[in-house]
Amino acid sequence: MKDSKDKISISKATIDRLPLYFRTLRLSQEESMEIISSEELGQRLGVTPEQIRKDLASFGQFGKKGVGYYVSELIRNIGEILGLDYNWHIAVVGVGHLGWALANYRNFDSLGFNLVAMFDVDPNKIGQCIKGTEVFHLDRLKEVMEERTIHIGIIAVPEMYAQEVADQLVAAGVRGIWNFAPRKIKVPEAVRVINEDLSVGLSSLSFYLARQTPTN
Ligand SMILES: NC(=O)c1ccc[n+]([C@@H]2O[C@H](COP(=O)([O-])OP(=O)(O)OC[C@H]3O[C@@H](n4cnc5c(N)ncnc54)[C@H](O)[C@@H]3O)[C@@H](O)[C@H]2O)c1
Repeated sequence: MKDSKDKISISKATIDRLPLYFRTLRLSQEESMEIISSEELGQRLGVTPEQIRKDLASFGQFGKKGVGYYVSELIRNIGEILGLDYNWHIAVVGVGHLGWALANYRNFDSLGFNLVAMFDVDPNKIGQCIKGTEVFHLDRLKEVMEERTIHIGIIAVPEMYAQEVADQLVAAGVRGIWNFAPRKIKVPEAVRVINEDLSVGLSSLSFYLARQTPTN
């Protein structure tokens, strides 16, 4: 396998498809599949086999011609490419409707994401626990983040506080931010931000539905 962690020339579209391959392979493994062809993987994902072969070839030589991919080996390889072999420490800031749901989401653990702290400003929430992880007051963010070596911060606070929370996360040494607030945040170049805007997905769906002949 090429040293994919240092590669920056791979297209975003390829990188965005890798988690889909990873998830589908894990489901295939649950179905006791040991080998999968690019045709079968493609069918399950709605991606052409050529695209899958091309995407994977960006990272190295996987699978055997005429046989297919060994499912567990490919899961391990893609997991390494995605950095999922690392034990990431994550923190949620804003334990409201969304923050609470994210903190309760069990699949993060199985991907190697460890929720190690949560932060809020609401006195009623401080000291509460989700799956054994405590909610701290925002004032303690830097101290707790440094003590627990938190790599990723999830922003789930109201929009108007998103930037100040981002600044605090950056000052505490966070390496990546998953921002759910519908506001672009500014961070130094070294910090990666993924903005998650659920309304974008819904609006795209609306675009397609609006062009279909109504059925009722
Ligand atoms: N609820 C959803 O389905 C959803 C979906 C997509 C995006 N979002 C976005 O996620 C964010 C949170 O949404 P929500 O519905 O969970 O809101 P919410 O009001 O239920 O929760 C917000 C939480 O943030 C806390 N908070 C406020 N200021 C804070 C600060 N400075 N530091 C730390 N905590 C602070 C509040 O005490 C509260 O617990 C919003 O920006 C919203 O637009 C929500």
